[in-house]
Amino acid sequence: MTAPIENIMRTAPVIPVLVIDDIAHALPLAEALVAGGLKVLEVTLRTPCALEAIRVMKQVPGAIVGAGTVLNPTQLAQAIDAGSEFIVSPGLTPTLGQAAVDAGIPFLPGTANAGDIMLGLDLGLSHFKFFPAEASGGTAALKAIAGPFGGIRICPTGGITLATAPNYLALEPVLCVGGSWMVGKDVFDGAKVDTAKVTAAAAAAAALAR
Ligand SMILES: O=C(O)C(=O)C[C@H](O)[C@H](O)COP(=O)(O)O
Repeated sequence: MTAPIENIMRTAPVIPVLVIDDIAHALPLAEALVAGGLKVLEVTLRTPCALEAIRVMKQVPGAIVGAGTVLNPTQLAQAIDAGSEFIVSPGLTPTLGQAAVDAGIPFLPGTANAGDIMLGLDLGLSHFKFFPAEASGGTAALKAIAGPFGGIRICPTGGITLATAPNYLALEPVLCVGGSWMVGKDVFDGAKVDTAKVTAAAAAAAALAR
C-alpha cells in the first residue's frame, strides 16, 4: 500500500518536479536522481508521455513516484491507474480534494492562502504544497499563512533553488521543498541524459539539512 504523505515528505529534503518530454529520458533520469539520493519523484502531467513515464520510473529500485499537475478527478484516476504513489496539484478544489481523500492516496494539494488551507482542513487534510512559493511572498508569506494553523506541514514549491531551499527547510512546518532546478534543460541531448550531472545536482539537493 501507499505510504502516508508525511513519510513521503520526510524521505528526502527535496522533491524533484519533472517535466518529461521524451519517454527515453524517464528511466535514466529516475536512476540518476535516485542515485543522488532523491528518491521521491514528481512527474507532472504536463506532457503526453507523463503517465507512461510514471510507469517506467516505478521500475527503478527505491524510487517513490507520484504525479504532479493533477487538476481534476479524471486525471487523478489516470495517475492512480499508472501506479502513482502520491498526488500533487497546483491548487485545491473541493472536487479534486474529495476524490483524493476517497481514493485514500497520499495527496499534497497546492495552497497559496489561508482559505485554501481551510478548505483542505475541512477535507481532513493536513499536509500541503505552498505554491507558487517565491511569487507568493517566499518564506515571509509562508510563515504568516501557516501561523494560525498549528499542525499543518508544508512543501513549498515554485521558484526555489539550491541556494534558497535552506531558508524554507529551516521553517518548522516545512518537511521538504519541491523544485525543478536539479534537472536543467542542458542535461538533455536528444534522447540522451547527462546522468552524471543530474546525480551530482541531486546529491547536492539531498545533502540539504532540515
Ligand atoms: O505543475 C504543477 O503542478 C506545479 O505545481 C508547478 C511546479 O510545482 C512548479 O513548476 C515547479 O516549480 P519550479 O521549481 O519553479 O519549476
